[in-house]
Amino acid sequence: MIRAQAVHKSFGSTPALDSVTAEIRTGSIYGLIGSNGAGKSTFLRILAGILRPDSGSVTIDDQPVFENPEIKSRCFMISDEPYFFSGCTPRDLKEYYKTIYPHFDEARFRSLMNNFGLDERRKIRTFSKGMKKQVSVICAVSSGADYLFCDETFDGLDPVARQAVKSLFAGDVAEFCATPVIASHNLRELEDFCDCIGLLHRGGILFSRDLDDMKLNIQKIQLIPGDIPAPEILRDLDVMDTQRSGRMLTVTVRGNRAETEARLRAANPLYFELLPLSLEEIFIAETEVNGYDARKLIV
Ligand SMILES: Nc1ncnc2c1ncn2[C@@H]1O[C@H](COP(=O)(O)OP(=O)(O)OP(=O)(O)O)[C@@H](O)[C@H]1O
Repeated sequence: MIRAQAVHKSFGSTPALDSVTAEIRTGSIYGLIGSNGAGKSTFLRILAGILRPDSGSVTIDDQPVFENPEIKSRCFMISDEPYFFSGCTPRDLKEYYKTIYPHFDEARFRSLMNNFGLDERRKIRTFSKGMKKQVSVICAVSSGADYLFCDETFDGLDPVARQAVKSLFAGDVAEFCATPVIASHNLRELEDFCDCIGLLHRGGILFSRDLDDMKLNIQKIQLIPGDIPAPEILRDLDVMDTQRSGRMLTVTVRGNRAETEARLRAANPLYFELLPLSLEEIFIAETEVNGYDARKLIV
């Protein structure tokens, strides 16, 4: 379990994180969403023990992360702009990581390099941006680290490589109980494979939820009232948003599907239907309740 408690971080007079508290379950895929400058990279670097927070604490499995080599050998950070030693090849990189990660899996490294069509002996500076990202991901999943901190890892990958990397992460979660934490400004990128999503806005976590809970506990209803007027039908529902088009109301409510449906049925409207919500619509509804416009916070 990763626990961040009231984490603050500023760079000189620039605030980056303001009292961020979050819990990330071991064995889950956690998506960290936020617009440019929201503090995602700073938060990941603090979680990985690369940066020290000004105040607050970060623990992994109840141990502090910063300057703790044992915990850090269980963490791997894939930076948004990976740095490679000058003139080094993937093979050199592998030798370097073997000195840091005691469980580095050389056979896996070799087989993944082969699967991705990358030459171990070629200088990394001659690789494209996407190929460099692939090398970083291969090192991360071969390192044997339990916690993978991934900063905009899908940026620059083509759709096939993107899917291959997602499968690698999902496989490691299932097989080794690994915990990838993936920062992205693109919600749609994370929607199909994260278990939990945290929304970071201006240095603070706005909310952090299990995706299944989010999807199960918000309903979108289309409704044409009958004899009972709409305000009366909706009175006992936890309404988050209402839009009207002619007689048709589109209403977003918090609550589980069965109870919502039972209440609507009891009111005997002319027509009603419960519609699936996209994660984007859920985010918009959730953040509006908090007084924000998610359309400006997410892509
Ligand atoms: N080394 C640094 N020196 C000064 N300010 C910094 C530094 N690193 C980050 N910041 C500032 O901290 C804030 C958060 O930056 P951060 O890189 O964590 O955001 P981000 O959410 O990762 O953004 P992006 O999506 O654009 O990568 C920004 O205001 C940024 O200017």
